[in-house]
Amino acid sequence: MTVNTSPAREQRYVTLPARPEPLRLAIDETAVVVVDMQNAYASPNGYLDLAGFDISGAKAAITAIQDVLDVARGAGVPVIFFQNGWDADYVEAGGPGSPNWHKSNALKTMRKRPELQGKLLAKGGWDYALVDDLQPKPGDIVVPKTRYSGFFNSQFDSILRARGIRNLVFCGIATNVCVESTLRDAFHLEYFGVMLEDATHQAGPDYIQKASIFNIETFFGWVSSASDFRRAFAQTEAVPAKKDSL
Ligand SMILES: NC(=O)N/C=C\C(=O)O
Repeated sequence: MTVNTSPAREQRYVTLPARPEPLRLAIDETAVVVVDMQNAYASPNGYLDLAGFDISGAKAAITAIQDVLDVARGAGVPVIFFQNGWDADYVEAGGPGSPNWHKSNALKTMRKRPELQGKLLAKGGWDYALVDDLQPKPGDIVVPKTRYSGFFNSQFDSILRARGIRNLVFCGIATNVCVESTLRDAFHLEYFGVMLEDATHQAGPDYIQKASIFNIETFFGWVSSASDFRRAFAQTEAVPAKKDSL
């Protein structure tokens, strides 16, 4: 038996312009992570909108992410979607013994407006669904999650380790909550995290987007853009894996 620890092919690299410095990435050790591009976060009448957050930047983020995913799929870079939410009875959300019950603005909004009970972030509902413009394609991976960080109580880390992924390119909503939480956990688990700033949108005022960008480029990872991702990855060709040789 050959243990497949690394693909039997020459490593392909790109240099991604980024702050605070460009990143040289092994393409076969890189994945694109699309955080929570659900109606809840990106559509009018979804949870964030109903809870009073400004989602006007979501459309531009969707367009940028579409472009990133086209390039990623063309280059053979795995695409991983997170989908945030809970079972229809909200058992996974935790009860009053969980900080999530107290801090989740979705749960708080439903407590304030009982007519919304059962609608926000409930599996199987419209709010939980990924937006129509960013539907997974064959080969993409969808990872459900129940807390802000995609690493927590999910299959994410196992999926990455089984594929030898070391570099994570983040886009999605919200920059300052689930994107930043997951990128921070990635740092602590020895993954290299880079966020494409124009393919994200924040939950809160503009300054919070800037604060996240500062945090990421100063402490936890790197910041780049969708157009730089396109320029860096568009020239690469997907190479079929060769048969292992002994
Ligand atoms: N996807 C996110 O960043 N979510 C932010 C807030 C929430 O889920 O309540």
